[in-house]
Amino acid sequence: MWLLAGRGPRCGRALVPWASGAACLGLPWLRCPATRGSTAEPWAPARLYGSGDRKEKIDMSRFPAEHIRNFSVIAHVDHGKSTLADRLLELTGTIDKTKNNKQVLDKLQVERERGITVKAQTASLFYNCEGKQYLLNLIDTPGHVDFSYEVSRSLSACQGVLLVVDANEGIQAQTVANFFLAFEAQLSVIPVINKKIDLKNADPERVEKQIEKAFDIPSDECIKISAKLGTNVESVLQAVIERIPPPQGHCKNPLRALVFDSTFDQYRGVIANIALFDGVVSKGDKIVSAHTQKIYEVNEVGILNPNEQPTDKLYAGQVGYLIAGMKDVTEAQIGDTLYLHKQPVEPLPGFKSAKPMVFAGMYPIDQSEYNNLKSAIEKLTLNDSSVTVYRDSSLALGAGWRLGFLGLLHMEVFNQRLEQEYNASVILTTPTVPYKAVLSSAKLIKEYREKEITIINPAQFPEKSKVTEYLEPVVLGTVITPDEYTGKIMMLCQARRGVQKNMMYIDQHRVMLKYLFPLNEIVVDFYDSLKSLSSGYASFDYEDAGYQTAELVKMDILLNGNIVEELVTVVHKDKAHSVGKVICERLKDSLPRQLFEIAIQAAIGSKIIARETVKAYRKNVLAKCYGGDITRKMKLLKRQAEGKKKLRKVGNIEVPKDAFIKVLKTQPDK
Ligand SMILES: Nc1nc2c(ncn2[C@@H]2O[C@H](COP(=O)(O)OP(=O)(O)OP(=O)(O)O)[C@@H](O)[C@H]2O)c(=O)[nH]1
Repeated sequence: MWLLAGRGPRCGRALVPWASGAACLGLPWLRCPATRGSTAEPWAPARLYGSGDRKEKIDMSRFPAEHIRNFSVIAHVDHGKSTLADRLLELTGTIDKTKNNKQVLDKLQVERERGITVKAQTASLFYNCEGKQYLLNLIDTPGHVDFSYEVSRSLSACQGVLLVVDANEGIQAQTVANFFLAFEAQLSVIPVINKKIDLKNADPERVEKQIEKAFDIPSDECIKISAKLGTNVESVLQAVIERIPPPQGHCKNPLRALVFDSTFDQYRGVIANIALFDGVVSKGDKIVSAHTQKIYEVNEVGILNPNEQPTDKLYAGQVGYLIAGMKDVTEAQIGDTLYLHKQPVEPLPGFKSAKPMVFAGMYPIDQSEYNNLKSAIEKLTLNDSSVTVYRDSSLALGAGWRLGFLGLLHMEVFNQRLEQEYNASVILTTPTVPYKAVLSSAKLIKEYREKEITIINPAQFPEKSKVTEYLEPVVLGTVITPDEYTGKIMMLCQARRGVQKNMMYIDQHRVMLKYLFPLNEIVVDFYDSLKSLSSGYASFDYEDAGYQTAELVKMDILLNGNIVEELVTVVHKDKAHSVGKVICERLKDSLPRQLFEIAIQAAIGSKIIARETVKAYRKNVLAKCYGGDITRKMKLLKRQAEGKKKLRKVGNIEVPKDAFIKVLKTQPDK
């Protein structure tokens, strides 16, 4: 059914954790037992690093394409990709083996705090097998559907993947989605069944059968490991060498380097992650960006080991980084092709741009922060190219942007990264999916210069009298669940206006359901509902499936008669009442009581459809502060003032800024 590289020579089954010479220098390679005691020349560190000095650059010419393997680790969320990457880094001596190596490649603060990978990370590993020195470029990828753009981009720099499947949970929705990404890219797939040994409920044989049934991969191709304990992880390295083909491409051809990721460093400018499809690139070369046609001089090239390690050159088939004095974030396009000046080449196909699933308005808390926030958003979108940005403005919130994300988690992570990495605090409005309207009003058609418009800002939702029809985006959702939850899940899908398209057993006890859903119904909290209904056992993934006609209405939320612009939302007509009621209830719980009574109302046009009231209350922060300790009083007042920064005024009502997101997180499943 798919391409698997022919099997090459076998490496020894067990590896020596460290070749002694390498160990004492902390060198990133080791040799396999096949070379032990053999007549093959031992791999002295000096051969890798020139004179043997750790500080000297690695001579990358020692790795011709046939000694390179480029692969990604892909899996469903939490199936152990990053843990397997840790073990591979340890086994190849790239990092020292310590108890503290936990998800080493998850470098971002947000990844550490949330315990999930959100950003693909590359690491070059050196591995010695049967007397041959290999360069293995590993890319650890995220598992959550909101970050699948990272996976598809990473695959463009690879010839194979390790498809990790949890031996306890078996194939899940993102396992299927990620497998097909790799399959469509014609990559070799090595199935790795993880958590085999140490988990009581693990059933690797069942998972092997699932893999065979769902992906047509024979069971004997599966490698069973425990990434946590390191059991059998060596065979993964052997399989990488044996089953993944080396990259194509020739050093003699003119340079063709694909920019598959990039970051911004305030001192060095853009750091581009590149995969060399052809040619050689060296420090000092004059290169051209196919996208901008600008010419740059290469200041630095190197590999990620896993931190940046400069080299003199990079050669065809290798993956590394390049710094070339690109100071402006708009100069570095992900998917761009870099080539040598005076040696133009046909640019590589690049990447399909990401299709945003939800849009939200983003505004600085204080308009004086506009330029800082602009620069922060530009730099962060360089590192996260799946975010789309349009300028926007609002009467209540001032100048800002409308940002498109791949899902709500993606939006939250982006917001968190802005705060953590750029110290930027923002107001985010209610996320909305991109609706469409077919206009009937000649005036509007003239204004928009087209008949069918896409609405990414609910405030601009045209009235019913001015449109022929509204359209909502739909997705094809895949749910995988143990069969005992099927009934409950089908009811949930129905409540979310889902239309069943398919149902099949992937083994005796697990069912795969396919539903066509309005995107709006699943984007906010469907996954949470699914998890709680199935005690955490069901998984969900979705893909774009176009648009369908829908009866939509715009719903306003008012506080004491003032419309809260952040909360204007578009809902299906049949759901307006129940959604409005939930938003009012949630807002009531989120709003701090104030000196006066607050009326919270949901309205469609002039018709109020739900209402809640927050009673008046006076919070005296000094109430418990008896006596005359002025410093204590000052501290309390300062803390109160700090807290106010997190509030946004609507009329004279103070609303905590996170309330705008929180209120949306529950939809009625009735
Ligand atoms: N018992 C056991 N736990 C494991 C094993 N491998 C990974 N884990 C645990 O599973 C959890 C998830 O592991 P990660 O490596 O972060 O999973 P991931 O696939 O990278 O997660 P995302 O990147 O967020 O999708 C962590 O708590 C790991 O300690 C294993 O072999 N056995």
